[in-house]
This record gives sequence, C-alpha cells and structure tokens, in this order.
Amino acid sequence: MIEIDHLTKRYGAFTAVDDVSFTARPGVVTGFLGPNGAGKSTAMRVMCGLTPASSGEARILGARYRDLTNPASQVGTLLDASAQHVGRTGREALTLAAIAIGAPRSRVDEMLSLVGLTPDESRRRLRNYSLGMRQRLGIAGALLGDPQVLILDEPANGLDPQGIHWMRGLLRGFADQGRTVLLSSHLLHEVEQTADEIIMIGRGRIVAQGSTRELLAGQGTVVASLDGARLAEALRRDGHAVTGAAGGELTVDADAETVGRVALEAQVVLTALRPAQGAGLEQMFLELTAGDARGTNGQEAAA
Ligand SMILES: Nc1ncnc2c1ncn2[C@@H]1O[C@H](COP(=O)(O)OP(=O)(O)OP(=O)(O)O)[C@@H](O)[C@H]1O
Repeated sequence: MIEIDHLTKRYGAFTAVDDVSFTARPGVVTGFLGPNGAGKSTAMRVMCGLTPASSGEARILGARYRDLTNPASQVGTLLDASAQHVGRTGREALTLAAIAIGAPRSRVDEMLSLVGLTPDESRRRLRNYSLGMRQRLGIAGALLGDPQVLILDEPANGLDPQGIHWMRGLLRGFADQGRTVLLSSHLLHEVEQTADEIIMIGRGRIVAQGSTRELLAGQGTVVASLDGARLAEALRRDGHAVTGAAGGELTVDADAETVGRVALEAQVVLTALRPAQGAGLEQMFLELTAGDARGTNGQEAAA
C-alpha cells in the first residue's frame, strides 16, 4: 500500500507537486499518468525519500520510506534506469545491489533470467546496453529484494512491443500476488493497457482518478451515417452535444440506443455505432499535453 496525503513539493516559487492525495492499493496496478513535466518523477522521488516534501506526506506500508525497517527489500524502485555506473557489467551492478540489500547471490541469476537478459548480455558493460536492456536491468534491480511494493518511473521507456507485453505480464503477476505496483507513464495508451487504476496528473495536480474501466466508460457514442449533417441536426434538436465533422464520424453525449432512435426518426441510415471509449479521457490528456508542450501552463520552473 502506498498512501499519498496532501503532498506538495516546491522548488523556490515553482510548485512541481501540488496537494496530491491518492492511494495505490495492494493487488492493483496503479498507473500514474501525466505529460512531461507533470510532476510524476518528483512525487515518486518524494515517496522514496530522495527529496523531502514541502508539505504533506507519503507513506509506504504504513510508514515514511526513511522509517521503514528494511526499505530496499520492502520497496523495489526504478527511478532512473540510466543512473548506473556505465563501466560495470549488468551482472556486477546487480550483484553489488544484492550485497547492499542482503539478498542471496542466487537471486541475481534468477532476476537476470526473469527479465530476459542472457548470460552473454549480463557480462556486457552498461555503456554498451540499449535503453531497453537498461530498463530490464533496472526492473531486475527493483525485484531483487522480493519487495511488497514496486515504484517504477516510466518502466516501459525504451522497451520494444514484445518487451512492453512482457512487462505488463510481470506487473500483473506481481499485483495478483497481493503486492502493490505504482508505475508512471506519459503515454495514455500504455497506462490504459497496464493499469487497473489511473491517477492522471497535470501541472502538479491530480486532474482525474479512478478505475481504468470507469474512466474509459460512459463517454458517449460514436456514430457514422449516410447523412451526417441531418443526423447531427436531429441529435442537437433532441438536446445532445455533437462533435466531429458531418462527413465523418460524430461523437454524441448520449448512449447508443438514444442515438439509434433519433436516427430512426430522422430516417438516416447508420453505418457505424459504438461506445466512444476513452474519448473524454483522451481529450483531457491531449489538452494537458498541448498546454504543457507550448509552455502555456503559467508556471515557470525555477532553475
Ligand atoms: N530540482 C529541481 N529544481 C527545480 N525544478 C525542478 C526540479 N526537479 C523537477 N523540477 C520541475 O518540476 C516539474 C516536474 O518535473 P518531473 O520530473 O517531476 O515531471 P514528470 O511528470 O516526471 O515528467 P517526465 O515525464 O518528463 O519525466 C518540471 O517542471 C521540472 O522542471
């Protein structure tokens, strides 16, 4: 369990994390989603005791990270996969980490094989590792102490589609054992596919949270027809908001049955009718991303 309680982190006048509260529960994969610079890494660094909170608190397994009795074996972290000494081999890096946390040496081989690094790859120096290999090694490091909680910052970065598929299975299995997984990503699709619960953050604040299913459901209906202009007009007359070009698909804030009935009355032939899954979430995320990409968030980072 990870409990984030009114967490705020300021750098000078700039607020990187602004009064954030949420819980990542055991048995659940929780996705921490937000565009670049949203505050995900900062919040995770506070959770892991790498930087102090300005106010509020993060508790893991009921205690602050620094008050945990054996944090390295209770919490597995992947915060910066490229922060390793590049002159070491993968096996050396993992062996040193095992010694530091008191994990048996046998665990090194087990974890290398679990993350799919071959004996040959494990003997290469990290400077010759691809980003995907570094991520795999980082995940091996996070799992080394057989922790109850995993905190992973952008674990899918650099992984190919097969690697991403593998990682999803790994995290699912970990959560199914009743353990807690919190992972961050700047990709909506990635979080949708991986997480049971989503915490969406933008400009340091939570903008949406809930189960992935809830957040993706109930976003209206997408409809295509042989006369979009007439259908759009009939739907608006019936009191529904309609977006999209008349010549293409329309998105309507009504369920499929209502759209079908309005089309029947207007005598318009439908060619497609389906739930607008995630359209609202995607729209919200695009707005966040667009605002941040253009630097229009009204806040400037302190140097
Ligand atoms: N040490 C620091 N001093 C000043 N500002 C900082 C510092 N660390 C982070 N920030 C700022 O805090 C904001 C949040 O950064 P953070 O790295 O947490 O975002 P993020 O959501 O993890 O983004 P990304 O997906 O790009 O990693 C950014 O505007 C960043 O510039």
